[in-house]
Amino acid sequence: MPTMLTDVFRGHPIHLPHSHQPDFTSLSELPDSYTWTPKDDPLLDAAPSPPAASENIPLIDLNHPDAANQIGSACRTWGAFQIANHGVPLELLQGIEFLTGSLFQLPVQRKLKAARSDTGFSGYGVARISSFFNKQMWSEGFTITGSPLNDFRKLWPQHHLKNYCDIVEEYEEQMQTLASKLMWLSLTSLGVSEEDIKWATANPDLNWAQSALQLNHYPVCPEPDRAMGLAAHTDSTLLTILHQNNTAGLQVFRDDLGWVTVPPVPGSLVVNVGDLFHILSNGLFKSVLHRARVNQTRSRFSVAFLWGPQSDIKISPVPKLVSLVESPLYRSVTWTEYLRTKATHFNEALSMIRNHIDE
Ligand SMILES: C=C1C[C@]23C[C@@]1(O)CC[C@H]2[C@@]12CCC[C@@](C)(C(=O)O1)[C@H]2[C@@H]3C(=O)O
Ligand SMILES: O=C(O)CCC(=O)C(=O)O
Ligand SMILES: [Fe+2]
Repeated sequence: MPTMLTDVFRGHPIHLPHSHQPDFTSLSELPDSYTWTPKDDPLLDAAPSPPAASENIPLIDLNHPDAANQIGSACRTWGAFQIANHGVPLELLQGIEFLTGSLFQLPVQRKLKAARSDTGFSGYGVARISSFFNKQMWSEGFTITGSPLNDFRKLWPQHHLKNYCDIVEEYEEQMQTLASKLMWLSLTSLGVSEEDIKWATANPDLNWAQSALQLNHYPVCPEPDRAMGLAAHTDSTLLTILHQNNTAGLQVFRDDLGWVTVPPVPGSLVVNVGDLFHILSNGLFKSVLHRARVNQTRSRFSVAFLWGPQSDIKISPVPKLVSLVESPLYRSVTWTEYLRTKATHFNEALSMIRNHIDE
């Protein structure tokens, strides 16, 4: 039996130093523990000079006949793109947004009843990456994998549960199908076919994949320019599909441009390449560094669908993408191994599994 995501941190506790949420609404000034300076994050103010405001991640119409190549190109240059005509019903996007809003609106004491434990995977808490930073992030999160029933029971009375669980399950199903489609479109653009990756059948059955949902809330902030919603990170996934409400905050990093804000486009979804897809593509696809900023007047919600392979699957560069004269850039790794490496080494995780070729 492969390790399920629920068991990834069992025996590998992640102790978060500031796991107590303040009541954000009661703070009219930014406390020092939430004030970020370039000392806390060297890329904090990285910006282009002069600003190249017109550059942005592409918005790709999945019905376009050239969608595969457009996606491939976005994965190579940005590691991120937005999609329209993705087939996920608008009511479902509205449903998951409503659920997310209702969850974070609950009193802190209620949310803490479903707090994520040090060895647990699901539940309420601060961002898992908090322990790598001296300052606290202006956000709260809720992680779900599989059925949310056990956690939702701690939050809501019986009569809400079926409706909320149905929304999550339907959302997970739709996202699975979409994620697989996107993976195959991008691989096709590299000339990689099902023959080349036996474990990742394009079959919609998808029992080789698993996923988590990360609900994020970034409350209104008295001094947004000095606060950080979610610090710069890459995702450990193959792909992440993000729904954001109609409030900007997500930014992606490009070496030549600095931080670029991803504008919310109603009804569209943001997709980003994660570390495992970077490995699989032998470094051709960029695992994009991203972060979330906060806002002085509008609270922001996002729902990240984090998608990867079952834990007995070893991910390594597709042989077709490795030149005959060179070794693969990375050694093979399972998602479980990678999540644990990431939990202890954070943004160094990728370089830790890189093959270093002796000269
Ligand atoms: C499957 C996972 C990816 C994730 C860690 C997690 O166990 C569940 C939450 C995910 C998330 C979301 C916010 C950013 C991130 C780096 C984090 O701390 O928790 C990602 C993790 C990841 O992709 O490594
Ligand atoms: O809220 C956002 O825009 C980003 C969320 C994110 O990066 C994550 O959950 O991994
Ligand atoms: Fe992320």
